[in-house]
Amino acid sequence: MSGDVSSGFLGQITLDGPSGTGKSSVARSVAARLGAAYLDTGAMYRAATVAVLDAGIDPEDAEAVARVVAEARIEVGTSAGTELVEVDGVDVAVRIRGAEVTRAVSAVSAVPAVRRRLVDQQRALVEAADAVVVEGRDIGTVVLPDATLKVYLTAAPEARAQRRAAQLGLRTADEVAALAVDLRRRDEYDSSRADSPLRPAADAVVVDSTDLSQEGVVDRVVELARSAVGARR
Ligand SMILES: Nc1ncnc2c1ncn2[C@@H]1O[C@H](COP(=O)(O)OP(=O)(O)OP(=O)(O)O)[C@@H](O)[C@H]1O
Ligand SMILES: Nc1ccn([C@@H]2O[C@H](COP(=O)(O)O)[C@@H](O)[C@H]2O)c(=O)n1
Repeated sequence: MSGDVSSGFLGQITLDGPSGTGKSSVARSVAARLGAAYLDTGAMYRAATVAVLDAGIDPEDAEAVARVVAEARIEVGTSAGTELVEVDGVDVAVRIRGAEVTRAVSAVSAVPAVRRRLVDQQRALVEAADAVVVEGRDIGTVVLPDATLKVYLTAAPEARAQRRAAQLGLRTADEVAALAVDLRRRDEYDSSRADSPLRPAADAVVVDSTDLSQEGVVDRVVELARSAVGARR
C-alpha cells in the first residue's frame, strides 16, 4: 500500500520527456516526498532488450523480438528507494544501464507487440498503488491518459549532454559531443516511431529544467501535484 494521506497526494503523476532531462532522478525524489510508489518504465524496455540480446536476435528484426519478449519474465520493483529489475529471475539492474543495451533499446521498444505486453504490465503495477509516479515516454499519452498530473520534462540538448557526462564521469569535449550525438539519435528514434511516439500529452504541464536545479524541479512537480489534487476535490 503506497500513498501518504498526510502528504495530501493520492493519485497518478506521469513524467515523460526526452533522454537525460532528469525524469528518473526527479520521479524518484517526488515519489519519496509524497510517499508514493515509483515506476521506471524505461527499465522495463531495457530489461526486454537484455532478453533480446541474450537470445542473439537482431534488435531490428521485429518478429523475432516480439517472440523473444513474449517468452521473457520481466520483473521490476515499484519502490523509490531500491531498484529491482530482473529477467527470468536474473538481476539485470546494472546491466540495463550499459552501452550495449542503450544502443539497442529504441529498436526493441518500437515493436508494437513489445509495447502492448509491457503497457499491460505497467497498468497492473499502477493499479496496485494508491499513489504512484510513473516515468517514461508515453505515460501521459498512452499508458495513463487519465492521470492526476502529467508533466513533460525538457532541457536544452547541451545541458542534457553535460549532465549525463557528469553522471558517467566523462570529461573531454569529444566525450561530451559523442554523448550528445547518442542522446539525439535515441530521441529521434523514440519520437519518430509509429506506435506511441515520444510527445507531450495535450494536457501535460511542460517543465523546462535547463536553468533549474534538480531539487528545484522536484519542488515544482510536488507543488503541481498538490494543486492538481486540490483542483479535483
Ligand atoms: N535539473 C537538473 N540539473 C542538473 N542535473 C540534473 C537535473 N536533473 C537531473 N540531473 C542529473 O542529470 C542526470 C540524468 O538524469 P536522469 O537519469 O534522471 O535523466 P532521465 O531523463 O531519466 O534520462 P533517461 O531517459 O536517459 O533515462 C543525473 O545524473 C541527474 O542527477
Ligand atoms: N515509456 C517508455 C519508456 C522507455 N521507452 C524506451 O526505452 C528507452 C530507455 O528509456 P530510459 O528512460 O531508461 O532511458 C527509451 O529510449 C525508449 O526507447 C519507451 O519507448 N517508452
